[in-house]
Amino acid sequence: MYRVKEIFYTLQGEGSHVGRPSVFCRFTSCNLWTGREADRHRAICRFCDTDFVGTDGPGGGRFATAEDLASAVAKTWQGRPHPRSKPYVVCTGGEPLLQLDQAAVDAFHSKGFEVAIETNGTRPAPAGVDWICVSPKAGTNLILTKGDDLKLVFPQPMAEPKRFEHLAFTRFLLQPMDGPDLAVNTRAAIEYCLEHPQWELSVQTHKNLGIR
Ligand SMILES: C[S@@+](CC[C@H](N)C(=O)[O-])C[C@H]1O[C@@H](n2cnc3c(N)ncnc32)[C@H](O)[C@@H]1O
Ligand SMILES: Nc1nc2[nH]cc(C(=O)O)c2c(=O)[nH]1
Ligand code: SF4
Ligand SMILES: [Mg+2]
Repeated sequence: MYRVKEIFYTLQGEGSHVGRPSVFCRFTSCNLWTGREADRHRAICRFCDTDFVGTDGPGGGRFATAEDLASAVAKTWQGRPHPRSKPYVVCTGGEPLLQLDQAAVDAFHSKGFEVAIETNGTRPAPAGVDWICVSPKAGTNLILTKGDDLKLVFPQPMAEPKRFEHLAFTRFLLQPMDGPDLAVNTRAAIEYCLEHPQWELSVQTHKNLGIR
């Protein structure tokens, strides 16, 4: 059984695939926060910008099998077939690696999808995921230490960029922490990238574009 908050079609807003048409499959639940506002102050991850509680969002629900889940994702894709671009699903949450398993990855592949994940990196990934974006959180034990994008929300005291820059990722991105201090955080992230060019800026473009 897979529990999913919402499934929707939009453009990838962040990271190296920014602008890419994508189905987002947002799994319910996270191991670093209950998702309840009342618990935010005592959560391990306190800056989350996402509602991942329940299965009541657009396209959300409980899917009994991997085939059912992949069918719902395939039905949500709206792109026309083209020989040079595959349909693309971004598994996120909540924490997708609490639920995404080999059967789900295989089912997405069998529907012709490339499979990406956005993860906090505290759980192992099933084999065959095509694109791994890890976003480490202060105070957690990072076990996914290789992948494609290492996308660090910045600033996080106790999770400074230096701690991650030796890991086996293709790109190292700083994403300004959204919230009341977004403007200051953006300025600080720009300054950091300018001084440490291993790091590049990731802007959450969907928030400015007014898309999901
Ligand atoms: C909601 S999380 C879900 C996936 C996974 N749990 C994770 O943390 O990577 C999706 C992305 O949004 C980022 N994010 C969450 N809250 C944010 C905030 N306030 N400002 C900037 N990025 C944020 C996360 O770091 C992650 O890269
Ligand atoms: N457009 C858009 N791009 C995204 N990239 C990562 C997201 C996420 O919440 O994981 C996200 C999201 O919620 N919307
Ligand atoms: S780990 Fe990801 S989903 Fe969980 S609370 Fe943090 S940002 Fe939100
Ligand atoms: Mg988001």
